[in-house]
Amino acid sequence: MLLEFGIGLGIAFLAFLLINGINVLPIIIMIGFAYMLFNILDRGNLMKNPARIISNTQDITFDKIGGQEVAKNELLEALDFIKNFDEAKKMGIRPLRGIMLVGAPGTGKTLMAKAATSYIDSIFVSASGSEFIEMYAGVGAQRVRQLFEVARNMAKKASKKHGVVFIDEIEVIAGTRGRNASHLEYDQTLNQLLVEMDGISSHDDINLLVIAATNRPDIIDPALMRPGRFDRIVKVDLPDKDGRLEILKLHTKDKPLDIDVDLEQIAKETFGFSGAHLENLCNEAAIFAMREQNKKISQKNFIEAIDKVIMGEKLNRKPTEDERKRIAIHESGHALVSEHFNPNSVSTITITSRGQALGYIRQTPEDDIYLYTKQYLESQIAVALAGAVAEEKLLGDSSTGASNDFEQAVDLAKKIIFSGMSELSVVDKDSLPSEKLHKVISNILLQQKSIVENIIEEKQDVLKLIVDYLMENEKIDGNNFRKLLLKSQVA
Ligand SMILES: Nc1ncnc2c1ncn2[C@@H]1O[C@H](COP(=O)(O)OP(=O)(O)OP(=O)(O)O)[C@@H](O)[C@H]1O
Ligand SMILES: [Zn+2]
Repeated sequence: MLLEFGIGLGIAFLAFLLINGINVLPIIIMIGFAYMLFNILDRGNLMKNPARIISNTQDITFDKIGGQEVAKNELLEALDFIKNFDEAKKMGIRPLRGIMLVGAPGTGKTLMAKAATSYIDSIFVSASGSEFIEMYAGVGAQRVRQLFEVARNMAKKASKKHGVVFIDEIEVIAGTRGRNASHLEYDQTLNQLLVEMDGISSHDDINLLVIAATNRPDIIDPALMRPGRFDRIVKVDLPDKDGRLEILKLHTKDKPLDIDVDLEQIAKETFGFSGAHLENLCNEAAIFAMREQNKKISQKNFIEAIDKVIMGEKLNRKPTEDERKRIAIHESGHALVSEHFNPNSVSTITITSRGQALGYIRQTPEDDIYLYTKQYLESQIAVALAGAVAEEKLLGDSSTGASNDFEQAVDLAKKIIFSGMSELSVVDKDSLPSEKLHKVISNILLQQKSIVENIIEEKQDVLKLIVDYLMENEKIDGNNFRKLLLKSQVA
């Protein structure tokens, strides 16, 4: 409208100049140039529609989501409310417009939004928060408007009563902190989102539901959480052991598994994995099996795949023989001390370099641990320090390979201090002077170091045995490791 008016006015102005005998060519060229520039810079962005329309969400149902019982139930409860919206309306209850899914990356938030879509028999459009951010003012807001328009039109076309608008990474447009100079743009985008949400019930024929996902609930603008906006918050956690087992079962359902495959054991060894990690793990295990030209995936393939998912791809650069020896000593040190404090805790030692780590040991957690005792934390400090201590003992010095361990030990010491379990008793994190803090950290570390030195001194012989085995075989599993320990005790 405004554009037509402007063009009309421009033409009239040019005609006026022409009538008065003024050369209009340079002006026309300039206008043409400006128009082209505008086109290149802005129009493209303005017209780009952020909505990704996905039609095959019917395939994704809640039984395709492993674990997450609590989140699923909460979500279902909210969705039932939407399904029975007509009854709710009669009671004068306002419609549920927004659900916020909160949880770590890869925990299945997108999956849940899609399952919700099929549950309420709806269409699904999605966009990510970062797609709304542009340099030009108003573009983000424009895109929000488009997204809702697309959803409404699609639902109408498909003759559906409901439409789901999924916005991933909502914190990008709805975060309160971390906004930079162009925060005005973010605010306009957020405002538009609020306007659209507030206006949902005025389009009575189609009932839109906004599902947003974030892993940073701490920075979400409280305005979004007001009643009538995102008034349901569903937490999606990392899966626990049973959840991991369910997810593994789902992702191996169509894969040929060897009889030795023990998914329960794999679930146990994948503490901290998200659903996305587990999906990746099953895929990698199948790739390992194929490389070996096996028809079925074996337990060994899964164990290899765990290491790969944890550590990333194998490093290209091969360490020298001396480096390998040092790594073997370092990792054996960790393993010996881990086994000393927590028998059966070592599940693999390897000196094959992957990703960032040169070698590593993997400890099997007894169960998922949520509360730590002081004793446990101290033993973990000892395990962290043991790599460097073993190097010092057998090679006379330690290397830069231990710097991560050191950081980890310091973090653990801080955990002890700030949970009131150190010599300082209960402390206030903010008022503790840093010299004091460092003094106590170093006391804790030195104490553990001397304990570790004694253990390594005492177990030198078996340490060397393990190092030799690793130099020969590159890795050793927990059971063979323990056999070596026993053998040396008998001898
Ligand atoms: N609970 C689960 N059950 C089965 N598969 C899962 C589960 N969680 C994640 N996955 C797998 O991980 C993939 C990625 O999950 P999804 O995209 O839903 O995670 P997200 O939480 O949305 O992640 P992000 O925050 O990174 O966007 C899924 O396609 C699926 O294969
Ligand atoms: Zn180490």
